[in-house]
Amino acid sequence: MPGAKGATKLSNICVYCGASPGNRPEYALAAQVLGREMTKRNIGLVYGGGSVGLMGEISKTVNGEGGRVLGVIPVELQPVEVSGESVGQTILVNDMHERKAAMASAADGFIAMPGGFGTLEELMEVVTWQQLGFMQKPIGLLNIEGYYDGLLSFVDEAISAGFIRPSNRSILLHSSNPAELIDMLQAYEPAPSLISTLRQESKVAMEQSQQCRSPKEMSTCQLEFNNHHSLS
Ligand SMILES: CC(C)=CCNc1ncnc2c1ncn2[C@@H]1O[C@H](COP(=O)(O)O)[C@@H](O)[C@H]1O
Repeated sequence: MPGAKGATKLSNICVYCGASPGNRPEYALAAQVLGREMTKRNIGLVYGGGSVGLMGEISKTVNGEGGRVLGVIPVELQPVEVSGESVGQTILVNDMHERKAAMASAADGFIAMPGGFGTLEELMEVVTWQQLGFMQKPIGLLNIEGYYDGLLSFVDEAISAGFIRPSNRSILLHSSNPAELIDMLQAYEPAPSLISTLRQESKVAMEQSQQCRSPKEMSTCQLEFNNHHSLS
């Protein structure tokens, strides 16, 4: 939806991408085009730190164009032999959980470029948060050379099979064109969260539910469960 009126202000985009370059030159080229487009629009980059693979391509491009770069890297991955030199600002964290939380909170939107398990894991985490309503930030796939066609077909299959709600398909925006994808992120209007939808559907007030909500209630529930378990 190029030129669409922006509903979301994007100061920083978190880009998830491969720690490998992939075996087609189009992937690295797309990382450079995306990095230039973000900088042109004064959108900073949040990424996983280091300079390996596509992560290196995009961070060096944004840095070279004079844009803002924030890398978030766990101490264990920081050594240059593991992840290469970082450019821009780097935050060191203790583990992958802290890293993902810091990346997500520093960004106003997310783009997944081609990548492997690491990229998929990071992507699916924010998709899940969005679906449940813990987060309302746009998420897009930069579908270079049809890299994500298989994932998009899988989502359709999961919808047909009744595991993903049709209204949640729109959580995953997608385009092969970086400028168009950023436009889509800016125009994004969040779908109703699953939590609020479920509450409406069931018409059961949360106050009346038997679920544990606070850590204190949680430990009481845990105790009850353990007692019950040891008695039976
Ligand atoms: C131990 C090892 C192979 C290190 C390579 N160097 C790395 N340096 C920094 N982040 C990384 C590295 N490897 C994977 N990641 C993380 O996993 C994601 C990419 O994994 P993948 O290539 O899609 O699956 C990145 O977004 C990053 O968060």
